Amino acid sequence: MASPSPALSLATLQNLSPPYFNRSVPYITLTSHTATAKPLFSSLKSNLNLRKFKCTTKASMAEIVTPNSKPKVQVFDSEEDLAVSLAKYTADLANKFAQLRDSFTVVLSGGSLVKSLRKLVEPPYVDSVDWSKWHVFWVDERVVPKDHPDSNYLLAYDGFLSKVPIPTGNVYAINDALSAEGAADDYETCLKHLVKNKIIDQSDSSGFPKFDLMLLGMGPDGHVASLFPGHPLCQENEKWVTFIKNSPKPPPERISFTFPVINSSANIALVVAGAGKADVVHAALGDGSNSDKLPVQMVSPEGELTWFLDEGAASKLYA
Ligand SMILES: O=C1O[C@H](COP(=O)(O)O)[C@@H](O)[C@H](O)[C@H]1O
Repeated sequence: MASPSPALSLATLQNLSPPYFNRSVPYITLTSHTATAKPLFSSLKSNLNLRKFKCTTKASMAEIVTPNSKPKVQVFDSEEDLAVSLAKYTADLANKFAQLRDSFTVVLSGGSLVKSLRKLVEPPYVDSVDWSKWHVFWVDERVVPKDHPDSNYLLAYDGFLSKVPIPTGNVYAINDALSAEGAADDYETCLKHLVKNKIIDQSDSSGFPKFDLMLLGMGPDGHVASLFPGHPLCQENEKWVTFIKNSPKPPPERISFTFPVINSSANIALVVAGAGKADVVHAALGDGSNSDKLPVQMVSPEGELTWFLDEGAASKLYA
């Protein structure tokens, strides 16, 4: 097939056959990563806004696959559509890993992420997922009692864990009786034990634990987990779990997975909703003109990185 010119009209684009567009899925996928597709991709970005992508049947989402297919960025019409797709994505991975390794290791964030998981505790997933295979961890936790309003565990318990039959022994909360330093060491010891017992996979290349799925949120300053912009903890490359006593966002004492652990993951979903985060999404995924890398820009897993954005969060991407 002849290479499409970068000046193609939308009507022509819709009639392209694979590999350019895969029309068997309910959204548009730019499937070719070859040099010939690059000008087409640039043209799409500059000439069409995301709404125009919705001309295909059932499209409520535009999917953009960047040339090296990393990261994959998915933009949804609404946070509701985002939550529906996130539930399917998570359930599909849970089924895949339960069959592959007889366990599914999933890492949660705190904050708004838990609300975006709400469709997972509804039919069909609440009944169809094999919750007995799930092992649940936290990418970061505030050093507060588990019943404290700032606790990421409490947030996840109220919004998710209390609604599904995951065995309590498979839910790995931090030890809230310890100091920040002690809790980080204790959590790292727990992870090492689970890697030894092959509950958690291990990366062949890095030697760090390799979680099946990390569900990451992002703060309006570009922080992920409890790794904040400009903080030396972003450079930690030996420890699995670290601690912070001067978090710029309260509460000040927290523990956090380090970037080598985050980046050894098999799958990472970066879930961001709301126009309040549009500037930082633009900085993270835009033209790369910001000189200092934001923590979110340091997320680069061995496996697959998929962004889940609602229209508000993506609103400055294609302006
Ligand atoms: O403090 C935290 O903030 C981030 C982002 O939270 P969000 O409410 O803006 O989505 C969260 O991912 C992290 O787990 C949490 O400890």
